[in-house]
Amino acid sequence: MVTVDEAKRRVLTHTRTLSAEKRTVLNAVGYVLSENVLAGFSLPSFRQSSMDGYAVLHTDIIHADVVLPIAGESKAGKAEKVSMKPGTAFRIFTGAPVPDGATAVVMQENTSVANGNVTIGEYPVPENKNLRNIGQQIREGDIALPSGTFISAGTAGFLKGLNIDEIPVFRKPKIGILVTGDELVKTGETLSHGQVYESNSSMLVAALKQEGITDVEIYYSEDDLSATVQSLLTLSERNDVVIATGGVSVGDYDYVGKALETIGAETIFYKIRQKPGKPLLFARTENTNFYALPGNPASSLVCYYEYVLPALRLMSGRKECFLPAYQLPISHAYSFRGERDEFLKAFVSNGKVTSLEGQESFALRSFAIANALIYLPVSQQTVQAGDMVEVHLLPF
Ligand SMILES: Nc1nc2c(c(=O)[nH]1)N[C@H]1C(S)=C(S)[C@@H](COP(=O)(O)OP(=O)(O)OC[C@H]3O[C@@H](n4cnc5c(N)ncnc54)[C@H](O)[C@@H]3O)O[C@H]1N2
Ligand code: MOO
Repeated sequence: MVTVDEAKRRVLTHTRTLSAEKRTVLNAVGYVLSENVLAGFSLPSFRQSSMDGYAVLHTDIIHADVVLPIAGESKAGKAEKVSMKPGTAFRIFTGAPVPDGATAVVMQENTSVANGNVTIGEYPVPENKNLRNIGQQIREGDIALPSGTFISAGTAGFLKGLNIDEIPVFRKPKIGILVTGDELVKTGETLSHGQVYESNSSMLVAALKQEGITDVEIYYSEDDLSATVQSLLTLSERNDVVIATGGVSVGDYDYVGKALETIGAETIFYKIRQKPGKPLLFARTENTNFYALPGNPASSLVCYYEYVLPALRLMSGRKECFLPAYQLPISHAYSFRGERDEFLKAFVSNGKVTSLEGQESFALRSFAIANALIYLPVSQQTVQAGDMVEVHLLPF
């Protein structure tokens, strides 16, 4: 049995980033850059106005209410280059090229127009006011985004603005899920006494989907050693990670641990001093990492979020791999006994966290509405309302 911290340390130590692949920017959202990306040109590539108004030479504005003749217009998207003489002004719009000779833009609201002249109601007008200069955002040849950048909507927009549509990213892991348990029945079939609907695989597929991992295949195995061995072997040949659910405890029909031993996987840890999710088993062969999750649904999902998700993120090149953790006040008193740290299904709202009804490891009802987990180490077995507790936010 290892501590929560030790289990997390071992996950970090035994997880490697996967190889890189090329993806179009839109298909790379949620991935991580595997190389620096350089700017092929400066942004902006020409001097632009950042306001609708009038382009002026700032040194012409020597007092309030200077009157200048309007010598022309520059609108966004016009191809020809325009220039402006001192002592004149140019009508200009947001994003339009600033005429050569102009050094500032006065916003429309600070001007008035009559008889082809504009009165500038602003004094002084500093040089470069309301101008975007060439390369102000980034210069040609500079690193636009460093290796390791997570591709978000903002990243996608920035890259597209640089005319970049294909980028190198770390690939995401291919996942094989192994479901074990003779009592499990697929949704839609009729339940006999003693049977339950199989839900862990859908829960895992949903969690993987939220992470942008869709290359997932599911095998079902009877509670039988050779069937479990065969499924694990096939899944490990075809995938980077195998996630098993169920059959990892000490019962006579719990074959996952024995099967992993049979295929020669090295156990990195088995059992964590936590509740729920104690019997998590992490093992590896040369090319595959195996996470055998406890069958109890809530235990399975807690283990997925706390240990498997971070590993999958690391494999995909992400550095911030654990759920975001914050210290928040708890809205009520809570205490527990025993030797295991606890993860409580919880809800964060208005800067406070509340643990939900139904913390048993077979019960998913609380998880179904949770947006966070409270982590209480054994050193914090009694908390009062208002005490600060560690909260891990679930992905949304
Ligand atoms: N003598 C001991 N018994 C148990 C221990 C222990 O230390 N000593 N640990 C308990 C803890 S803690 C957990 S957690 C469970 C883990 O058991 P398994 O991983 O072997 O899981 P199963 O026995 O296969 O199933 C447990 C429970 O979950 C239901 N289940 C399983 N798979 C699914 C699925 N895919 N979809 C829906 N529900 C599923 C299953 O029907 C059982 O009710 O062991 C304790 N026992
Ligand atoms: O660890 Mo088990 O998940 O406590 O029921």
